[in-house]
Amino acid sequence: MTARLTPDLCVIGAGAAGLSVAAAAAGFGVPVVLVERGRMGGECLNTGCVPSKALIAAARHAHAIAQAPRFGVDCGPPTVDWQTVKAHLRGVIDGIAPVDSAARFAGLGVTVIRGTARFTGPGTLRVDGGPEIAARRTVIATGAVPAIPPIPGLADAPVLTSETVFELDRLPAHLIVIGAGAVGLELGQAFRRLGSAVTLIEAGTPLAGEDPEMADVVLAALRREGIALHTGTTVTRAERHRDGIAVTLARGGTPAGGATPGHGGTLSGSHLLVAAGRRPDLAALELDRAGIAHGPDGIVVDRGLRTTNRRVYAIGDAIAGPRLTHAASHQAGLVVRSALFRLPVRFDAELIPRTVFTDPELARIGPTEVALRGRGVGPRVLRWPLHDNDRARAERDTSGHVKLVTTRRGRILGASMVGTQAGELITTVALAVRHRLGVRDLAEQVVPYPTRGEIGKRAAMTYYARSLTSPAVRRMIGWLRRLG
Ligand SMILES: Cc1cc2nc3c(=O)[nH]c(=O)nc-3n(C[C@H](O)[C@H](O)[C@H](O)COP(=O)(O)OP(=O)(O)OC[C@H]3O[C@@H](n4cnc5c(N)ncnc54)[C@H](O)[C@@H]3O)c2cc1C
Ligand SMILES: NC(=O)c1ccc[n+]([C@@H]2O[C@H](COP(=O)([O-])OP(=O)(O)OC[C@H]3O[C@@H](n4cnc5c(N)ncnc54)[C@H](O)[C@@H]3O)[C@@H](O)[C@H]2O)c1
Repeated sequence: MTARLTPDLCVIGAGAAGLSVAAAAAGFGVPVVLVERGRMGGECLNTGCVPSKALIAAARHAHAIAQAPRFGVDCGPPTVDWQTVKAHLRGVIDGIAPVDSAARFAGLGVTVIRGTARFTGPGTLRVDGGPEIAARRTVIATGAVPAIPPIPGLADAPVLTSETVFELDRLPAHLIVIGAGAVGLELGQAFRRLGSAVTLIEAGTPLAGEDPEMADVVLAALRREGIALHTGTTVTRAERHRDGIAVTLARGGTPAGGATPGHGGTLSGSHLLVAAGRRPDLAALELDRAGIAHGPDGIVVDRGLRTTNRRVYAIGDAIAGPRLTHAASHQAGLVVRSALFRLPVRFDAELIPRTVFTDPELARIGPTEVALRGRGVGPRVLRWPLHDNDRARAERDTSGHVKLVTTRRGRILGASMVGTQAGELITTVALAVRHRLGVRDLAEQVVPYPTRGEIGKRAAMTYYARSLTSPAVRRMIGWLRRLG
């Protein structure tokens, strides 16, 4: 291997963020070096979005079978073969893996180097045992790892994280989950539907950044399915137990409205999953040698995603902000525009839609009503419930609603949706928010009947409800009637 490489672009990390930068830059014919120390595809493909959504799909089938008698279809209680579920997960990952593979990227003209990258100076880095790389621009896309809270005994206990839970030998009899964020809720519901008992322990409020009114719909659904949810509760000790693991609980903080109150005592389970957030793992990069500032929440970047070293960008889970695959690939596009075309770019986290893939799903774009009120903005709030949607009624699946937040003049600032396929439905509103459209644009859409997509339009139409009964409008109609 050459002792020194001088590409235009060096990308560290071949996850969603790094692969998107490398593919786009290579597409423009730019010399790119891509360094990856682990599996190509990073977290999303191997231990994140892909296996979790494949697991959720399996669980949805089990749930549908259990619900089928309501529709006059009965094939008995579902049985779950965990090894076949795992084979399904593996099959989905293997099907997508070629798109993220070193072979594909080599074919695109990217030089892929396997190993750990570390900076040796402001403009240079080295891959262990490999060449020195002096790139015109560098993009750090090194992701994050599961955060393990400093709970006494946890380090010595058999703990699962998102990196290991999909490899379990058997379905957990009782899965205890620390953390009721996206990972805890999605995986908790999936394992419950596949037959495990599930207990979620949340120190604060589940889905804290979401609209509480929407989050409550999700949490109520999970409880109805038999998940035990302890909020405002912390784990003070964890230890190996004869048949699994035991945790000591303590009240801490205030339980969220409607939640089971936090309680003390101990709880035993067959498995313990830690889903308490993620933290960037930056030690190996030796960022200080390159003058790149960083903190506990990641590498410090400006709105254009540049680090404190102007020739180095950082994107994806390695920086603070929405830690989502589509946020990472959007940031990748911005960096390519900035690094290759020297165009000014600005990352706006509020334009990133997000979906929690529970059933019902919770999806959002833009700020919540609570966040807007906290900024002193008094938005108009427009709602439409799924129980007034004919498709949802036909499917006997009417839990949830849409909530649009607009300016007084009707410009759409954001939306939250809870219900089946909310993640699909949010895309229309995301387009509206991005292009600063108004309720009129949504209200004038022609939407196929019967679809759940009608709820966005119906919510937007409520903006005009008052004008239907306004005396001025009535007078105008009366006046026009006289014209014949
Ligand atoms: C269970 C779970 C489910 C999820 N579901 C969703 C979802 O449905 N939708 C969604 O949008 N997001 C989801 N996410 C989040 C999503 O997976 C991440 O936001 C995304 O994968 C981050 O991509 P990244 O490229 O920034 O980081 P990563 O994918 O972590 O890639 C970073 C890569 O850098 C490599 N690396 C690190 N340090 C070095 C070094 N010094 N030298 C060389 N290589 C290095 C690592 O090996 C890794 O491969 C989920 C996460 C989890 C855990
Ligand atoms: N659908 C999706 O887009 C999706 C799905 C899964 C994960 N993700 C991403 O992956 C990342 C990790 O997800 P996550 O759910 O692990 O993190 P998270 O930050 O979303 O949630 C972690 C939860 O754990 C709680 N917690 C932290 N320490 C605790 C402790 N000691 N005891 C009890 N509770 C504790 C927090 O209060 C929080 O509610 C997030 O950035 C998320 O956006 C996204």
